[in-house]
Amino acid sequence: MSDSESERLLSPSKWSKRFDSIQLELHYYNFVKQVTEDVRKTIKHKLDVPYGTTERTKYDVYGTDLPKDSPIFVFIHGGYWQESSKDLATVPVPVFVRNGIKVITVGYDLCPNVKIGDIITEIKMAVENILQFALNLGCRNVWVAGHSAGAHLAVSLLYDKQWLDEMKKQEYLHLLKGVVLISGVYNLTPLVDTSYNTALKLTKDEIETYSFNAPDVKIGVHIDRLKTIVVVGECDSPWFIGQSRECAQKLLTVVDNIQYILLRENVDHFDIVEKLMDEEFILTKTILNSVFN
Ligand SMILES: N[C@@H](CC(=O)c1ccccc1NC=O)C(=O)O
Repeated sequence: MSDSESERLLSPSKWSKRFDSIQLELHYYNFVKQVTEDVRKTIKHKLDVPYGTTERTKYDVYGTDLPKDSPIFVFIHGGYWQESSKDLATVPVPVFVRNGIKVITVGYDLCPNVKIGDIITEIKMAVENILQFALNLGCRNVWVAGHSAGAHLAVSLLYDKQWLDEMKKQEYLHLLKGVVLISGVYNLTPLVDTSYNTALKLTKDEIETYSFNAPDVKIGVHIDRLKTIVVVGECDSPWFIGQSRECAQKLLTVVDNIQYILLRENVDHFDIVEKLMDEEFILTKTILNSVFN
């Protein structure tokens, strides 16, 4: 595969039917920025709860006026571990809060300032902190979702036996009821042939350790009753679609309840998130239904 082919397959903005690549990224970032502006004017929230020691290891909680034991939906943003932020990850907030679910958007450090392994450690800290927060509130229904690179970070939790054992020991694990993996990247190998690797500087070891759909990836522990949703849009690149399918197959080794959805109607890598503003969007309905059933 030539460099330009890898670059194209790994650049979701080049596969949308809505705009060209540059316009689409501009549109997406304007859209999510506007949502955050509106959400922070209209929905009760608490910003910048620290879970680590750095500027970016903070999370925001939306729907702070909902009952203490309301379900919590944690959202981890994407951007190839090197762009975007929690401040651009509020799209699920309006519909989810309206339906009685608090939303937490997680910030994390970005490459090249840190390595992918450091980000995974941060996400584990964040989720542990959030599970403790949930337990204190009497909430027993926590969901963790991620988009794109954020889905990679979310799934990394499910293959980490040591972390899962620790969460079990602390009596947190049973609070985690579901995981939603939206248009994820799960195999890091082809990234080395793309411009994304300038910031990531992936080593062979990192690729092996953090590629979660490789057939020989260490099998995690079985997580009883955890629901998982793996979803991708038909206008994502064929590489991304293949990634999700492989991820779903691989996940069957650690969870019982898995739903794989290929969204039709020209859904692409970006409006798969934008449409979470729409209560009638099939993914919104699927998540809401799964959280409450
Ligand atoms: N330059 C990339 C941008 C990208 O992949 C992206 C942007 C925002 C949120 C998620 C993304 N993808 C993976 O994490 C593209 O061409 O689509």
